[in-house]
Amino acid sequence: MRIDVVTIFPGYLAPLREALLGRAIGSGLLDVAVHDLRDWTHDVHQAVDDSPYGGGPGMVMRPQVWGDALDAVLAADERPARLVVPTPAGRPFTQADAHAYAAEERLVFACGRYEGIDQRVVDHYADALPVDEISIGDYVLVGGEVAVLVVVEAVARLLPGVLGNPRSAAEDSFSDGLLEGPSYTRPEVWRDRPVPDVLRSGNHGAIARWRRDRALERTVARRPDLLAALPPDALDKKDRAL
Ligand SMILES: COC(=O)c1ccnc(N)c1
Repeated sequence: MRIDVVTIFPGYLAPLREALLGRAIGSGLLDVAVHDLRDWTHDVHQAVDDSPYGGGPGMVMRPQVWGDALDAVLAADERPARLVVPTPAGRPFTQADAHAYAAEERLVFACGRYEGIDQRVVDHYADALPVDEISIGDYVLVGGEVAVLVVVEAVARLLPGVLGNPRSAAEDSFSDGLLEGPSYTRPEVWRDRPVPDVLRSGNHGAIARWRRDRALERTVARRPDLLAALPPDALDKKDRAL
């Protein structure tokens, strides 16, 4: 998979080259190219924004600069790409999106700042390729770069060969529509708090049931919306008895 990121702060994307993602890049599972949007400005001030039509606070990123940048970046590789624009006004990014993106040959991220990117940029490219405006949560950031780090990590960890144990991705939160339950490791007792006996019983059926019950309890308590979204046959009789 190739990932391109266009931003006015390339340094913000440096963490992509650390740890797990750095190893994925080093092993050729992932190509990452970060581009400075200002490379496509032509004025002495390298202006990337301008005041909004209709008035209002803040500045809007100029369509000409984004058009020149995205034309150049998209043309740099023949693989079909999906353009992803992180924005607080976007559709919520979910684990299902992470799986869908992990199947893409190429993702191009446009990092907006200020009050966002002139809407005509998204409208223009949506005529030529898939464009997603996505949000990573109900809050506003200063720029889209941090959201790109979140999305790239959520996607890259799903690529075959990136995670040491592929079962980790198969069994993590949201994989079965529920939040993951609590986890424990040694010591057996820590500050007078023991590990639940069932987890040391060796009874794999009882352990699986216990884990499912704890996941259901946590989901009911913290994310009842996820339960409501489950398909009708997702919960068995034992689940409902909880
Ligand atoms: C500038 O981008 C944002 O503020 C942003 C992007 C994606 N998700 C959010 N919740 C905010």
